[in-house]
Amino acid sequence: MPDTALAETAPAKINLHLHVVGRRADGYHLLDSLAAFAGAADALRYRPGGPLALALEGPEAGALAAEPDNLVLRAARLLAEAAGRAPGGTLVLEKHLPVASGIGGGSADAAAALRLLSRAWGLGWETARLAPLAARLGADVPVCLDSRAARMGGVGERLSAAPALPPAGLVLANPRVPLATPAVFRARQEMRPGGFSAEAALPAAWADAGAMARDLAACGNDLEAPAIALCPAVADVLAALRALPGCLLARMSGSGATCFGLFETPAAAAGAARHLPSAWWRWGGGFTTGGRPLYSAAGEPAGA
Ligand SMILES: C[C@@](CO)(OP(=O)(O)O)[C@H](O)COP(=O)(O)OP(=O)(O)OC[C@H]1O[C@@H](n2ccc(N)nc2=O)[C@H](O)[C@@H]1O
Ligand SMILES: Nc1ncnc2c1ncn2[C@@H]1O[C@H](COP(=O)(O)OP(=O)(O)O)[C@@H](O)[C@H]1O
Repeated sequence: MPDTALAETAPAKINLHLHVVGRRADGYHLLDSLAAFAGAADALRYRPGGPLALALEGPEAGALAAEPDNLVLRAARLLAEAAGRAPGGTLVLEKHLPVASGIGGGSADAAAALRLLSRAWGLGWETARLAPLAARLGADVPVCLDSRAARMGGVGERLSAAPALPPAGLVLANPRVPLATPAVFRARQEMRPGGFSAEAALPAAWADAGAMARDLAACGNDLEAPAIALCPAVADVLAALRALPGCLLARMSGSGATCFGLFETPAAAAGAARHLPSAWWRWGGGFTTGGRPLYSAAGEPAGA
């Protein structure tokens, strides 16, 4: 049994909508996005002793074998430097989330490393103290620190309250084509130079998945069309999700190529995911907050 004090989950981030609302002088894009977290996750463990090292395992580990500077190690070095200590110990990353796929797996791993090492090294640093380090590691890392649904502004670092999520299910599907985030932002710039969207209008809470899907349908993901131009398989994934019985809304997450479908309950989503092509990466379940399920498989509040 792993020592849970030395283990963390790194849940997938889903951008339920993503509007590009402007561009900074340095080229980074200003975003308005509702980010939520799924039950699909990587796992990170820590073994003290020895110099800093990373061991990779799990079904998606192969995609990272050639990665020269894993985000988990960058997070460890940055935290050690900020804390004025030497980095050390072995991080074991169990990789389940497809790499470069718009669900922030690397960002979630980096945030998990900050949380885990803050405990393991006896620093006890909370989110507020880790946030500036997170922002230096990537635009998506701050929201992954707490891994709870949040509205993202700025380039991703400005976080505010999200609408309360209803019992809803989520199918994730990826055609197994990696998409590099900078290439997708560049393609958007070429397709819509200077064209920006307004911020989305969202309520404080949704009573059910149907109401959530109706409001989200009035928003979009501004990176979806450029991602399809670079990777036409995204359109196939969206069509397959929309054809699943019970799918209320289908959209791409982040810069792709992973797409999500929204369902009434986690159980409905888990059942629907099995109908997608087995050559794709696919997952069905529910939303999580801080790594714990929000609702049971049948859609009852978790813990009720
Ligand atoms: C698009 C989003 C939406 O949540 O998700 P993913 O598709 O990566 O999951 C994020 O903004 C990605 O965040 P992250 O993957 O951490 O990006 P970073 O490493 O900071 O930046 C990678 C590159 O993406 C572009 N970039 C990123 C964020 C942003 N707000 N504007 C940008 O233009 C820049 O070209 C930057 O060099
Ligand atoms: N632990 C990690 N997991 C995934 N990608 C990583 C990791 N460390 C470094 N990377 C690099 O970060 C890039 C973006 O990864 P990822 O977070 O999976 O993309 P996205 O945010 O689009 O889902 C990858 O192409 C990879 O080169």
